Amino acid sequence: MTAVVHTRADLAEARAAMPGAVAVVMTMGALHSGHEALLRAARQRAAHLVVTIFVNPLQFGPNEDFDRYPRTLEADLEICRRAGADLVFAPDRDEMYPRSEPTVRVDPGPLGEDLEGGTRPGFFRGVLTVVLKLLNLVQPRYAFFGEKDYQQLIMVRRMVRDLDLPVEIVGVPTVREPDGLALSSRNRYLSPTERAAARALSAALRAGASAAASGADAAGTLAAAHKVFADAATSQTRLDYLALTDPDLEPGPQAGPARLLVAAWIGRTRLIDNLPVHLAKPARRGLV
Ligand SMILES: Nc1ncnc2c1ncn2[C@@H]1O[C@H](COP(=O)(O)OP(=O)(O)OP(=O)(O)O)[C@@H](O)[C@H]1O
Ligand SMILES: CC(C)(CO)[C@@H](O)C(=O)[O-]
Ligand code: BAL
Repeated sequence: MTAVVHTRADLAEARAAMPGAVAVVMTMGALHSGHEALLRAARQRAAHLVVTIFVNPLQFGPNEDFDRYPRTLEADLEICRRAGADLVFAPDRDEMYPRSEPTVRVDPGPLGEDLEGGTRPGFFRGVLTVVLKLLNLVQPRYAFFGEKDYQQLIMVRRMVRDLDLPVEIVGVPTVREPDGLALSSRNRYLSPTERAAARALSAALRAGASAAASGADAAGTLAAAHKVFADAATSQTRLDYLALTDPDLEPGPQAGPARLLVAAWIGRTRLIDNLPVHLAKPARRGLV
């Protein structure tokens, strides 16, 4: 049975009744099969599964989509039940931020200002602050995050490492539509023509990955991705960034698979995606 609570007091009471290891999946709701994959992976790892649903105002900029972000609690609860969640914590804004907004927030460091943080100032400060609060409230042994939001996964791992938090962060591969589009709650903003145009993101990533697999260096890999993105572009498409980094998003060259990351606007909707790429020679971010 899936219990649903909205207050931290009820969460604490339900959490205290969980004797075994707890896994948490944090979400902003509008759940889809990508979230469900996280729920199922978490369900397998731990005795108890807690899901949080909260559209966190702290991570939205003033001109972003906080007000229109989809809120579909009843359908979300059905997915949580189907995936075997023990508990859903769905607080409102005042429950999470009873003293208005917190004045003390987590500083994400320099990477918090790059890539996603470059376009969305304050985004990672807001994400890490709410993630830390939710970790403290739920006290899980494991927390599951999707690779779709790759930089977020890396930033959360760094916070856990740098602040010595007693939790293991588990990454889950991206779930995609048959044509390659990464599932995302924001996909539901797309009109049919925008939905078709959105294929450009994953197509560009695949082109980059296959160029690398055929021996292209970092510059050739990026060029292949840019070309496919440009070929697929419509008047509704605008590239924000295509970047090649090492797996930990460090700027210097490093061995091992690199990550190709993309962000683009499709009409008013901003989407992101990424893939690992196997370069014969190590990646160097400066080549973007
Ligand atoms: N397609 C996906 N595959 C795997 N994990 C995903 C996918 N989409 C989202 N997630 C993960 O689910 C968790 C909650 O994400 P969130 O609620 O923001 O959904 P979202 O689809 O990423 O929403 P948005 O469209 O706002 O970016 C995050 O860890 C995120 O990485
Ligand atoms: C981690 C998170 C739930 C924090 O609000 C959010 O950024 C998300 O859904 O990925
Ligand atoms: N999916 C990560 C949260 C956000 O984009 O606001």
